[in-house]
Amino acid sequence: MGRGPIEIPSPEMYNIFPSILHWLPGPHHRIFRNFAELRVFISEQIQRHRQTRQPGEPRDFIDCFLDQMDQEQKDSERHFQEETLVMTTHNLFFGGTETTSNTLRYGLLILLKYPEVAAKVQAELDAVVGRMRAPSLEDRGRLPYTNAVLHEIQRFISVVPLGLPRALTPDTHLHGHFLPKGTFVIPLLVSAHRDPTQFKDPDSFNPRNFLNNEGEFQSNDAFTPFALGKRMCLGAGLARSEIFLFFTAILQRFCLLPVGSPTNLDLTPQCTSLGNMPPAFQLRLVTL
Ligand code: HEM
Repeated sequence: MGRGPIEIPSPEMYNIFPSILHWLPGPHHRIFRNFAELRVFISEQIQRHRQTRQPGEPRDFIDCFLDQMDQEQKDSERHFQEETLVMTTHNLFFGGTETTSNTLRYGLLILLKYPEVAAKVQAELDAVVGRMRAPSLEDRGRLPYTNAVLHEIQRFISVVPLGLPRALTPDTHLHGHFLPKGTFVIPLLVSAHRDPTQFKDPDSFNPRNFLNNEGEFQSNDAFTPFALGKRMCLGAGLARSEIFLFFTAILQRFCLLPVGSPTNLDLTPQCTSLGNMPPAFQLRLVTL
């Protein structure tokens, strides 16, 4: 058999045949081992919190959850249980690390490929923030070009191309199709980001997608890297702040230089299913 999907199982294969893949040998077992290790780590942290907490005086998410568990102790239909605490803590770790770090790595690669964009961001940072202090979140509104570049990076890479699976609560009609209650729906966020009716030349990287003719920042309803609605990304605000602060802090102080010619840099993602990851690349940072 060649290098087909059975030999190198992809996330799609796992979605379709979850139990079979547990039995097949292959590199995909590493993710299960890593998950099990993370689970042990989280259980140990919960134990440590139990030993050191003051009920009613939460220090963090785990303490808040334990407080809620105490309050629900006598409730026969309680939702705040140990297993839920382990998994929600796990989700915060998992959802909050790879997503943001992949966006940063991908963004740096894009700026290597388009040095003229990086130079314009640096000129704006120099004019608005200067070099005597670090950029802060209050500066975001005064940095329209930088803000547009960061939005365009998120649109262009669609680091999470699909939203999480959701189930319909009522029967629904959508564009002439009947979808009964309970139907699983997986929104294709990437399709909104590459919609030519919403973005000019959507397969190219162009910060003008988020600027009006006067050079002011302009949002777009089709920009949905964090999905939409009540269950949209819980960490969207934190992620946006992290992305802004990391990029601006780096670009304020360093010039990004590729190893080799920028024209040879390939922006094709390494994995397109659960997450778009940038290909491996080398980067030189030279003090400005
Ligand atoms: C660039 C960074 C990030 C991106 C692109 C991103 C994207 C997403 C997307 C698309 C969803 C699915 C929402 C849906 O289908 O309705 C999601 C869910 C979620 N994200 Fe993020 N995320 C990012 C960073 C973070 C961070 C920093 C955290 C937490 C510290 C986080 C925590 C979560 C959680 C807990 C959910 C599940 C929400 C729920 O089901 O109610 N994410 N994220």
